[in-house]
Amino acid sequence: MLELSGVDAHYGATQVLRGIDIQVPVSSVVALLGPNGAGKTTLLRVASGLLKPTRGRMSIDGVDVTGAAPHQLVDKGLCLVPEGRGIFGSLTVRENLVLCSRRGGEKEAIERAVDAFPRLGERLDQVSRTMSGGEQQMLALSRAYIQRPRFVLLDEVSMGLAPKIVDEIFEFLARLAQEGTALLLVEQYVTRALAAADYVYLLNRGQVGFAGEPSQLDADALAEHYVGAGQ
Ligand SMILES: Nc1ncnc2c1ncn2[C@@H]1O[C@H](COP(=O)(O)OP(=O)(O)OP(=O)(O)O)[C@@H](O)[C@H]1O
Repeated sequence: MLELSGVDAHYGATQVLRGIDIQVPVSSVVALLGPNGAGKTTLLRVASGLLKPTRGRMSIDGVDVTGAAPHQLVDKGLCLVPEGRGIFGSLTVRENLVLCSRRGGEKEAIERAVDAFPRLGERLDQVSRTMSGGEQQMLALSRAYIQRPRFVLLDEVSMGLAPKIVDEIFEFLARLAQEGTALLLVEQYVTRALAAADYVYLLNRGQVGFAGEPSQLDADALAEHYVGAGQ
């Protein structure tokens, strides 16, 4: 389990997260929702070690990892798929996959990626920035997948993609969770996130405003969190 307790985070003097308590159990899909500027991306940055919390604690399976560097968290099985995807646009699909595979494991890594998203198999030698947005997102997800992570943090994976592609991506995420990976999903597409999630946190102005199962969150409560955010 990945756990953040009592986490505060700042950018300079500005406090962005306040007393965040979040748990991401193994094999679960946890959705992190909330209006623009609520602090969702910042929370993923803290959880992946890119931003140090100013207060609070983070642990993986009960082991304290507060303040650990990103590569140390990667070693512990954590993987971030950032907004904007984090792929190397000037490299081919194959090169992008090889770069995140183990030495000697390149062939297996490519096979695993193509198994997850067959259409990548038709595009292995294509320069990745020339692919469609959906294909680039598939490449980003398969880069995470071939590393067999235990926890995947996903920032807005459905952003700007056609509904059919989003379906395919959410099917893949469900499969990832079934295989035992825990997912922390930041998503603007609320309905889809709620359909996929076992547990939901709603962030509002840097605080957790709601934590519970999707079925506990009715339309009124959702509207209150989004509209009441004072944007
Ligand atoms: N590098 C930064 N320096 C200073 N302030 C920042 C920085 N990054 C984000 N912020 C501020 O922190 C707050 C939270 O931003 P964050 O990106 O975490 O929100 P979010 O919930 O992910 O929003 P969105 O849904 O719009 O992506 C915002 O007020 C934002 O302006």
